[in-house]
Amino acid sequence: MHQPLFGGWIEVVCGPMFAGKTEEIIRRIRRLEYAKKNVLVFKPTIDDRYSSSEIVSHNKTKAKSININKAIEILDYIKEGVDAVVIDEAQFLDNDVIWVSETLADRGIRVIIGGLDRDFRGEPFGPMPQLLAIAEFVQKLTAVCVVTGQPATRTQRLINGKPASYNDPIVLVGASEAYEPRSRDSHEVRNKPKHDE
Ligand SMILES: Nc1ncnc2c1ncn2[C@@H]1O[C@H](COP(=O)(O)OP(=O)(O)O)[C@@H](O)[C@H]1O
Ligand SMILES: Cc1cn([C@H]2C[C@H](O)[C@@H](COP(=O)(O)O)O2)c(=O)[nH]c1=O
Ligand SMILES: [Zn+2]
Repeated sequence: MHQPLFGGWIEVVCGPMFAGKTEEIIRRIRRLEYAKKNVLVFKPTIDDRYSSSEIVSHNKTKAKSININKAIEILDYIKEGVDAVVIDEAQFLDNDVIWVSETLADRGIRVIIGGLDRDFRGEPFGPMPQLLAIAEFVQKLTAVCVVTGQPATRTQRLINGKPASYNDPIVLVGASEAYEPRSRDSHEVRNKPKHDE
């Protein structure tokens, strides 16, 4: 595999839905392209929301991507001369994405990861906590809360207009028909267990 002169690293862009994670990742991809770098973009197959062959932001900026079902599949695409690997919607991937990212960065590749830090319950989502821990660089973005107008750090899931229940399935691919960005004080989860005092 590619042995570059300079070290690689891991960057994570996280935050709630509508915070601009995908836009920010596409901005980084474009800059790498201007620099004539060889970039590979991946997303989990489950994310077929706007396109099955592109990462697409809520305001429809897009970049070509490769679908993967498991993180380890990324390694099949790594050939001599790959400069950067981008993974969007990393919250949906298995925990292998952690060592795969480390392996790529150790081999001199810039790894750019986008994903939700929290699920609709407000709890850490999939491999994101570990990815945040191992990353050299982290950008936590916020959206605008549709209730308070304050920075939104959480994602509200609404089912038939009502807050989803804590026990609902964690994975539900969707956009504004089921989700909206909310600040801490306006985020609601039905049946959420209370912590002991
Ligand atoms: N309440 C909101 N706050 C911020 N952006 C919003 C909001 N509702 C819709 N948007 C749109 O979402 C875009 C960000 O989309 P995207 O990059 O796909 O976000 P993410 O990947 O974090 O879900 C914004 O540029 C804006 O056009
Ligand atoms: C909060 C939450 C979200 N999802 C899904 C919904 C979307 O398909 C993606 C997030 O996409 P974005 O680029 O961040 O807008 O994740 C989910 O399955 N479960 C959740 O709890
Ligand atoms: Zn996104």
